[in-house]
Amino acid sequence: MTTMTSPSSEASRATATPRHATLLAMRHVRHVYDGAQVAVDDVSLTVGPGEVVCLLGPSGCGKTTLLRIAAGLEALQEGELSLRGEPLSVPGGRHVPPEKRSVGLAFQDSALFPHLRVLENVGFGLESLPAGERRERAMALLEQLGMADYARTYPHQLSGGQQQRVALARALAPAPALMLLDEPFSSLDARLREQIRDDTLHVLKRVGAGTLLVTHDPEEAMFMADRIALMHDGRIIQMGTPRELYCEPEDPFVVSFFGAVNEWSGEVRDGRVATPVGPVAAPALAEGARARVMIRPEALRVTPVELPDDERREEPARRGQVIQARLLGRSSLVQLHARGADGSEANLQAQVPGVFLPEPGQPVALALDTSQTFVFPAGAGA
Ligand SMILES: Nc1ncnc2c1ncn2[C@@H]1O[C@H](COP(=O)(O)OP(=O)(O)OP(=O)(O)O)[C@@H](O)[C@H]1O
Repeated sequence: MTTMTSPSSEASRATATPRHATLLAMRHVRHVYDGAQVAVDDVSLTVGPGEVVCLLGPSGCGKTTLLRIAAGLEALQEGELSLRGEPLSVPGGRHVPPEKRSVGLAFQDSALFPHLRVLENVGFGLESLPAGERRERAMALLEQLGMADYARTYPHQLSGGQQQRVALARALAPAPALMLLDEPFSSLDARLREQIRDDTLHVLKRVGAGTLLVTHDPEEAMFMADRIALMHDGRIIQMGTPRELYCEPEDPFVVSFFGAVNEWSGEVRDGRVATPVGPVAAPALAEGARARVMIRPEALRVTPVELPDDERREEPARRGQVIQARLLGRSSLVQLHARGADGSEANLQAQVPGVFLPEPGQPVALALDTSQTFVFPAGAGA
């Protein structure tokens, strides 16, 4: 579905945005369906002018509900919601309807008007502009999204990906202050998705629209977002830049949401936790505390060694043996059996850039990139 609001000129937006460092603000928003199903629970977030914020999380965590509240498609039950400092909705009170919010919406199932050609679809929300200007603006957006050649085509003659581009152009046409995008690329195949999200990001940044984008795909969020809000069970578990979430996760859920990890639990001894690939520092945990260690597959450095040399030179704590290796494309996934100095044994996975396919049984030396190794108190997390 795509909804448009009355056009606001680029000039008026340019003068309006500097007065408010925050474009969209949601504070302590809570939403309950049917009086029982808590979909959003005490969520606060902001989107700045020109900023792309991704709502990321597993199915059912409340992303779409939050987006629909921002759009005005769902009433605000509890909390605060404002655009450029002006309340959009007051629980049980004033509610600015979607078409008056200066927001552009593009949802996964965005339907174009079947009886209108592509150019007319994109120009639909610009009826207040003179025909020439409307046409010019719609064409400019179609060009930016690589769809200018289809201006006179009807929607049913377009592929799904082409229709999504047109839907995005239509949502962007009135130059909304805020774009709300719900899984806009999810029905596309992998290569087309990459292309369209790249084009979309360029257009969003060029027009300077603040954007709240829903996705369940961590890679998409990393690519698109200036900041990511990672959600679980209606709550934001962590909000920050892609680098902060990936490199400074505050919760085990954040680590595991970005991909499979090797995990161990153990006790803190002398400020460290023993693992089959060597001790890991646990400075934030008390001596004797139970700890959960999470090691990303790319944190393991794997070097084939000759067994006799290895036995003489390598620390036994850093030894392993290849079970099998698989080429994933840009990287290789190596399944290993590791044996710790304390006699502990474990199977683990290493992800190595490029083609790295050691034979099963190959002895290897293992080193650990501690920047991709995380320690949490046992039992912590969402
Ligand atoms: N109209 C509704 N009536 C009742 N419950 C609903 C309704 N819409 C959503 N829910 C429930 O609210 C919770 C959050 O749903 P929501 O669609 O916001 O999650 P989501 O993160 O967007 O999920 P997905 O990625 O699958 O779209 C879910 O448990 C869902 O079943």
